[in-house]
Amino acid sequence: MTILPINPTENASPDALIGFLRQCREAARGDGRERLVSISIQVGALDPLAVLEAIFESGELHFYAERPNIHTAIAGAEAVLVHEASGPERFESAQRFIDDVLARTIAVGDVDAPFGGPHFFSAFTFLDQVEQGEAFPAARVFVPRWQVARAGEVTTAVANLLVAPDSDLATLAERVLRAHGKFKHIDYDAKPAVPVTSQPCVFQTTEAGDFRTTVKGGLAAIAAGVVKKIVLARVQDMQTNAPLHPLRLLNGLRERFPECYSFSVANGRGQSFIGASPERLVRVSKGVLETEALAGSARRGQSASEDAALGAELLASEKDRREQGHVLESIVRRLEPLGFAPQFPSQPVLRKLANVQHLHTPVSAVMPAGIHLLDALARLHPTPAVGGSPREEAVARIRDLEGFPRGLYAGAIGWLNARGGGEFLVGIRSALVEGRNARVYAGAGIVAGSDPEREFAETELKFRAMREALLG
Ligand SMILES: C=C(O[C@H]1C=CC=C(C(=O)O)[C@@H]1O)C(=O)O
Repeated sequence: MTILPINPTENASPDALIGFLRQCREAARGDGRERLVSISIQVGALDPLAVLEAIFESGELHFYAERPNIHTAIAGAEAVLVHEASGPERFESAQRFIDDVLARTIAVGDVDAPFGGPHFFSAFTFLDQVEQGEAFPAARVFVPRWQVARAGEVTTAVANLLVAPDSDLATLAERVLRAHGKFKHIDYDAKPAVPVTSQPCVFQTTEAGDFRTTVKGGLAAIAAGVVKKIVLARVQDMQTNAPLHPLRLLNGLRERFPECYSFSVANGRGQSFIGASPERLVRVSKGVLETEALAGSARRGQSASEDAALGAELLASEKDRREQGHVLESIVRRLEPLGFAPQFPSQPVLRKLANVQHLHTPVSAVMPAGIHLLDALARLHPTPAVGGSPREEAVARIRDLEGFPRGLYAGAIGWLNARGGGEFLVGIRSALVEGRNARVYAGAGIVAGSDPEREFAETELKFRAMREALLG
């Protein structure tokens, strides 16, 4: 990436902008390849979700991820560049795309500010192949036309555009100035693309099959010695009496689950995959990778003492410790061959959410030279928190046992920046929303000794988050 020392705020006149764009066009003419021009500026405090909602277009790709409790949120929409891939090489393919784009990127402005510079918004489905008619491809990475992010008190807006050898500079400049104006005066009263009259209510829920039978199928594979652990999920199709607005649902989720990642990934065809996930897949910042082993669940208590008793029971549960141990062991085993030396505490701790509590072990490691975040992701995904152990045997059985395609449920959803940093969450506690329909997902890890009835109850607890968001 080429960083030019131009201050876009001081050079915001149409003439200065055209002069800068001419420089970019000369570079494009030099080798005949278009340039990605990325302009970053710090702006006054904005709520990225409010911005995305105000500008929401159901016909455009968008990406949103937020950690409310650490005041971090990033929104981007309208693709200027998109890459799609499938198969076992999909992560490598995504990395090649990113390297190629960065090699022909010209960035100006507050590139070093939090969330400055171009970002690559990415979503990888659970499996590396998808079925006909699924909402999302096995891998999609896009660079948005605009991006707004908040990190604490700092809000950064980024405009991205393509400059080709034959681009018309006046048209491009006008587009940049229009985008700039848009972020200076957000019209929060803009009509939502989906009219929402009142709070929609769910009037029909359907579910195929019986989850207890699915769990018994998993237990049979365990008894046969094929797998030690398998994570099995169920879906409920909910229909409401009025159109759902994915970002309004998300607003409810972020309020109720401030310690989770609230996220929305839209496919530009009116379908959005949204959720509030407690699980980080990987984060890379300043040369350090962070991941976690999250598995084993119990409900929250009605009182402090009941809650503490349930937590203590979970910490002491041999079955849940084994379930979570598979995840930790797999993370370490998969990272070590890349040269990572993972560090983690010897005992898990409790991670308490509004509806459930989990066993949790944070893992961190220094990034080895020459290793990218996506190399680590390719090794880690899917962890036994959502797949199973051994991975290949478990993953090969999930589709048949569950009876539906997972799509982005339990997939890897996140962003990467030009500095090699980025963050991915696991797409659980989630739903695929379209019009008046929401397909809601919830799963549970099955090991020897799992009880189908208890696993059913656990998925009911996990469903509750999305159900409550739908009901308001
Ligand atoms: C697969 C899911 O959760 C995983 C993450 C945490 C705890 C889990 C469990 O206790 O089974 C699951 O492994 C889900 O919520 O759909």
